[in-house]
Amino acid sequence: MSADNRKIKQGERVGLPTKYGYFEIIPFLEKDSNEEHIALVKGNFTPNEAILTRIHSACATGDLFGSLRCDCGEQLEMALQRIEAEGKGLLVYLQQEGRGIGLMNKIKAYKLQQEGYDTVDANIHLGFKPDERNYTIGADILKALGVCKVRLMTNNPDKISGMELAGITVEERIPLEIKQNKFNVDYLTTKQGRMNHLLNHLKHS
Ligand SMILES: Nc1nc2c(ncn2[C@@H]2O[C@H](COP(=O)(O)OP(=O)(O)OP(=O)(O)O)[C@@H](O)[C@H]2O)c(=O)[nH]1
Ligand SMILES: [Zn+2]
Repeated sequence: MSADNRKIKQGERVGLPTKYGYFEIIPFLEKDSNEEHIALVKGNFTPNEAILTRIHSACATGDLFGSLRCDCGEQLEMALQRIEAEGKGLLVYLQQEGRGIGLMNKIKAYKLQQEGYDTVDANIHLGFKPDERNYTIGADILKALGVCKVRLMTNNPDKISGMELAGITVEERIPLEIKQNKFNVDYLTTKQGRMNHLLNHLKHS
């Protein structure tokens, strides 16, 4: 099935040299929301191959500005470096800022965190679930690229089950743990303790 028959419209595919290596970029338009998601592809995929994949949720603070409050920016870099090292893989950049609550609300949540709420309770206080994401669009993008089986770079068990629920086989989980720092240790501790993230190297302060 072509991508245009689903909830997404696939854009052109062009080469994108980056500081991490050579990729191809393909934009995808989510028709209902008008959100533009991005796929970065390296190499040629053969049918039924388990592709090294990162499904990355947008984080303007971490990805663009190098914020140390979260692990997003470094995870993004690490994922691209790993794909480059293996010579083949896929990164899908989903516009799911703030775990799906948007930047305005994420920054409100940050303000609440300064008042003592953790990342889960801040979301709940604002009237949201701890995590508002779903992975249907991510899975649709994979299917449009002919990928139905992945080796997924993530520490989040909900992301694995979300992708499987959406019809993608997760053959292997590849940890994507960054070094903790004094600004993100509470955030990572909450992800581990309240969201079941698999953070095996985390040392509690
Ligand atoms: N609502 C909210 N979102 C946040 C906060 N900090 C980071 N985010 C968002 O969280 C998303 C990333 O989710 P994480 O839970 O850090 O990690 P993950 O993608 O589920 O798991 P990994 O695959 O292991 O990276 C991005 O969209 C960030 O913008 C926060 O304090 N509150
Ligand atoms: Zn982040």
